[in-house]
Amino acid sequence: MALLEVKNIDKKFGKKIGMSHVSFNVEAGHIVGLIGPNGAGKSTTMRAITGLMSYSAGTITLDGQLVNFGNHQALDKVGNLIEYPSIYPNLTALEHLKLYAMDTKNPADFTELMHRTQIDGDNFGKRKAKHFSLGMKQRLGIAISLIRHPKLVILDEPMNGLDPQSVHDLRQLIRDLANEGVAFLISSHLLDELQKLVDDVVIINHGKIIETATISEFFSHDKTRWVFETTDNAAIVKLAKAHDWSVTIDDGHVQISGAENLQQVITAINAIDVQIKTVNTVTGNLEKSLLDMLATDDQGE
Ligand SMILES: Nc1ncnc2c1ncn2[C@@H]1O[C@H](COP(=O)(O)OP(=O)(O)OP(=O)(O)O)[C@@H](O)[C@H]1O
Repeated sequence: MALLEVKNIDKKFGKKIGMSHVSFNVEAGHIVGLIGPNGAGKSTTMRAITGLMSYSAGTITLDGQLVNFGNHQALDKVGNLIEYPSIYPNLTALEHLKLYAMDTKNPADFTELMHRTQIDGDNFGKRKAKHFSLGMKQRLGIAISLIRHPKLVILDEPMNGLDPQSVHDLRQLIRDLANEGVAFLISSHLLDELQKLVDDVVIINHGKIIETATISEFFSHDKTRWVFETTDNAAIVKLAKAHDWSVTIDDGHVQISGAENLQQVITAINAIDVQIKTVNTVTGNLEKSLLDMLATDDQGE
């Protein structure tokens, strides 16, 4: 049994579909990226999992316990940072932790938590939250999400507002916690960052899951592509089709995949007497793979 099991969830906002038959699992200790374009249903999915929103069909279980709008018992095991946590302008970082720990019998050690999330420096101390930068608030939010020793942490855009060093530190913290067995469900528009972090991906589009895979499975679909600039792109497209290779033209560049290797493509191009101006090999890029996948899904709509 997976730590989190989301099965066939439906959610409508009036006639609008928020989630349609959404199913996926999160295993203990795994870092899962929930990825999709604006309005795809990421926040809706995260809200349903944290019991913040009702759903009309399906089941969500965490550690075997049912989670829904009226049943929050399982949520003792979930920490979350969905959009912005409630941060009180006149409280310090430590006062926030004390406040959020009030209804927990066994909260995390404040000193250790503040150290791990780097909210124990001079910038924090006696300073009130109204003087915090966005990045400082984000780090405090993450500390708050960890206060109950969660088994699952749900982070919606956790890298927002963080500088590169802080993004690096956050990545390290998430990895360390995952190694200790904590699972993460993370959405982010920073796909390069997500690619460096996640074990698994769940891709959502128009409220439907279009792919669930480990990151290496995901990239096994992502065939190596060769991007050419040539003197006659139309001729290259014809050539690629004749060889049954995949071909697209984007911004004056022809992109080919499905051939055995680059040499095979170059030999074929030379044979039709078209000049190659530039060639680049592209592989293993989450953003590009995602865009291709969404384009295919949207065509099928
Ligand atoms: N409370 C609501 N009332 C009506 N429609 C809603 C509500 N919440 C979300 N929606 C709609 O449900 C769909 C999914 O929205 P959601 O916020 O989950 O997307 P998202 O993937 O998180 O997008 P973003 O990346 O922009 O945050 C959108 O079409 C959105 O307009």
